[in-house]
Amino acid sequence: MSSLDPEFGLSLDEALTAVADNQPLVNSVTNNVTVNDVANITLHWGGLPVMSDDEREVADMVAIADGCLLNMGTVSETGEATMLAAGAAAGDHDVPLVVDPVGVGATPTRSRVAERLVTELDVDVLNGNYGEISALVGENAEVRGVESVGEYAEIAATAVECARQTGAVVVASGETDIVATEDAAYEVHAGHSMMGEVVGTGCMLGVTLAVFAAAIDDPLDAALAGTAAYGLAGELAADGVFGDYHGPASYRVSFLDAAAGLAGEELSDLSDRVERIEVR
Ligand SMILES: Nc1ncnc2c1ncn2[C@@H]1O[C@H](COP(=O)(O)OP(=O)(O)O)[C@@H](O)[C@H]1O
Ligand SMILES: Cc1ncsc1CCOP(=O)(O)O
Ligand SMILES: [Mg+2]
Repeated sequence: MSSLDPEFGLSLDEALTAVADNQPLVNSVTNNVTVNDVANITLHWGGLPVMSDDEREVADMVAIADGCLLNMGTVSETGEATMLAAGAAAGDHDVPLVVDPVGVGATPTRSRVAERLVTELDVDVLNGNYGEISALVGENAEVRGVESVGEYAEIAATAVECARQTGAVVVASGETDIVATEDAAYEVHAGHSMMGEVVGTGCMLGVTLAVFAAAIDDPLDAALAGTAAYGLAGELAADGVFGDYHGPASYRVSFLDAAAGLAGEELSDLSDRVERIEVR
């Protein structure tokens, strides 16, 4: 058992086992840039992917799902309505909901859509890069397209503020991932710089959080374990454990293989990777 926090309820191995045992069906309403990677990593963790994104059907699919991801990477007008319908169905059926407000702050449209998602829906976990999370709470942020640019020295406090404003567990991704609730913040020390060289690693983190939240009751436990597992997969891939790579394209393949094979590896205890930090 992790010595992390009294209320912290499970080890990394227990989290991976819960996913494999539950084989959660996760519906992703997501962007057309990384949709195939999002589907595949859902399967690699032990979940079942479905990408139902038509307004005529999505509420019925979410009703029978165990988890739901809304990723606004290429949000269209119909996509906005579909995400809201999917999120409302998740609330109606107590299906854990993860939102990735991709590119929020880059354009007024993205900021408006993101605001609707986090205010009109009951979001369990919110994941974005440092710039996106900062933009969401109205702080200075530079999001160029969908990439976070600039320095965010106070990102932990920003993530806590975001959790307070939205009621969600917030995962602010970057060189060091921050997981925050309205009254606690953790640094997750796992990952590798190669992950920042691949388009889709934020999107795949979002669906990873949806898979873990679908299999683990407490959203904070799910977010900490999912974020740590994800980073460890990134590290093992970078260490060549899942094959040599010669650049970001071949690294991406090793990373996907690492997610699929992580449960078979000797893993460090969560308390070695997750550190509670004080936030003013
Ligand atoms: N320099 C880095 N060092 C370690 N991990 C990183 C680095 N950059 C990104 N990551 C990891 O890659 C994943 C995606 O993060 P990020 O690039 O911030 O998201 P996005 O792709 O949405 O901008 C996260 O798990 C994050 O921890
Ligand atoms: C490049 C791009 N444009 C719209 S969605 C998308 C993919 C974003 O993926 P990630 O957030 O994982 O970098
Ligand atoms: Mg992203």
